[in-house]
Amino acid sequence: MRHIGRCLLPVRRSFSQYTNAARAVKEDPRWPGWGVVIGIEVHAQIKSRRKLFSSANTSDLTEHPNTRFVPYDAAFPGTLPNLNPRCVELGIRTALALECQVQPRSTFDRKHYFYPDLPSGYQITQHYAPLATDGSLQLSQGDAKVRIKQIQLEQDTGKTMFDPRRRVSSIDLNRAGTGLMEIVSEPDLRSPEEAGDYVRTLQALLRSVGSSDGNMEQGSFRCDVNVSVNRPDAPAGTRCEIKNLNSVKFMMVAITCEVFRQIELLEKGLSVPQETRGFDEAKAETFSLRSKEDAPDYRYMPDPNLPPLLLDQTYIRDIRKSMPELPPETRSRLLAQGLSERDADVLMAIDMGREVGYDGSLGHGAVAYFDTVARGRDSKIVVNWITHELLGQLTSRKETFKENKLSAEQLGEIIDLVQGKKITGTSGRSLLRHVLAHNSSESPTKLAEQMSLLVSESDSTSLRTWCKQIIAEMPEESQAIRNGHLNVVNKMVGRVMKLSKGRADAKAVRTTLETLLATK
Ligand SMILES: Nc1ncnc2c1ncn2[C@@H]1O[C@H](COP(=O)(O)OP(=O)(O)OP(=O)(O)O)[C@@H](O)[C@H]1O
Ligand SMILES: [Mg+2]
Ligand SMILES: [Mg+2]
Repeated sequence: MRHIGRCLLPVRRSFSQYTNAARAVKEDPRWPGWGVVIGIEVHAQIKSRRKLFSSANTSDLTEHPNTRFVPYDAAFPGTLPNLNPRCVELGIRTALALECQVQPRSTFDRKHYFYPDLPSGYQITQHYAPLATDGSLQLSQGDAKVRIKQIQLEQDTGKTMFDPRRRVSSIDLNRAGTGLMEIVSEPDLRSPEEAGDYVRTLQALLRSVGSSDGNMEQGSFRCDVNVSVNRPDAPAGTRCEIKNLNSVKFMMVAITCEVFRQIELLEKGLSVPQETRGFDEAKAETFSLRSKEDAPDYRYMPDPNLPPLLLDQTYIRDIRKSMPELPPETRSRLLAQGLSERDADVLMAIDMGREVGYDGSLGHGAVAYFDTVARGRDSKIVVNWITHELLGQLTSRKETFKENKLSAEQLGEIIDLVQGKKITGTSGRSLLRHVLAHNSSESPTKLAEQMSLLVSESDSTSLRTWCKQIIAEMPEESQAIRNGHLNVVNKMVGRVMKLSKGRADAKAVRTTLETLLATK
């Protein structure tokens, strides 16, 4: 990567190129006779240790205000921007994951506006020549593909907080200058549900390549939603942009409310003015923030302190080589390994919450855990142990997968013991519970020995003895079974299992009981 010289003349793609929607408008029973067109601008915070142009560390919401900034972030005169290559790399990883063309040359521009949390009076963005263009994202549900218009790098602003009691506004510069990726979709979405799917799929993708936390509630992933309505076959309507949505659910509600509002105006013979709107969650309605006429003139200009960003092909190729498996690839691989769609989705949903280190190394997500245990073992058996036994136990302990104390090696050993008939399934589950409860790093084989769970030769003789004892203790149930009421068998199996302290194998108990009762 080189970063040289002064900016050359800016080039911008024409707006009309993306107002012509590629996908046909769908008929929807909620608004018969109308079609909905949606395009989303996402601002995703880049998960880098340092800010985009300064040496200050990025911060999360736990830090005290104004503890994460250097003079540049406060726009002290004489300070200069210094592009953080890690932000560029993470931007490129995102662009490659979204099948974009990474531009060999992109530029940085100043977008001017006055707001107290923007000390320099301008935000540096890539208005004229963005980092990447012309990508696409396949939605998770259905087969729609959404075109990505562009990805640009830009700075985040600081935060303004108003204390109504003291009537004082205060500024926190911790966030000022943090790297953002603005990911702009073409207007290809056709319903609130598709918009929700787009955002969730994008979040999962960014997390999987380690470029952003994608957390909407905490503000590291912010969506501006552009909505318009039109009659089928008519050109796209005028869009309104809804800002500051902090959850996927509210975003979908906001779109639905906005669609009804626009239809109502048009059905009254009025027009929809182009506006920026907010969303009131309590009232479930959008409200005007500013009209197009009031839109600020940003007076865009190339930043004279930042030369164009020139990327050579070998650099991009090296990043491409280091890309991890992306969610759609992971899903297909899991299905090919024989997992059901449900199991694959369960593993991947937990995986979305995985920790990604600042160095890009992946934490131990559920898929990586499954992969380790499944090496050399039957995938379906392994996934059953994870989704039923392990997740079930974690849920009842009110723990998340992140807090799981059973190592992949330990689970593998438990499965081998059960599959090799060295212990029963019930004993395997007891071992799993034991490790979780005691945070034990002991090998399950040793634990099985200590807990006398290993099935011995004498256990098969004991099995008949245990069954005989229970038959003697439960004469009514035994008679019912002899009379063909097999639904009573479970109750007796339970009693035998209790008597054996879990060492007996439930299936074997059932067969033995049935044999003993049938032969009497
Ligand atoms: N008719 C339409 N209906 C719905 N969405 C549209 C329509 N036309 C364009 N859009 C969407 O509006 C968004 C425009 O975003 P873009 O960043 O290019 O411009 P902007 O919103 O004017 O600028 P800013 O970044 O300052 O908000 C895109 O996501 C695009 O898909
Ligand atoms: Mg935009
Ligand atoms: Mg916008």
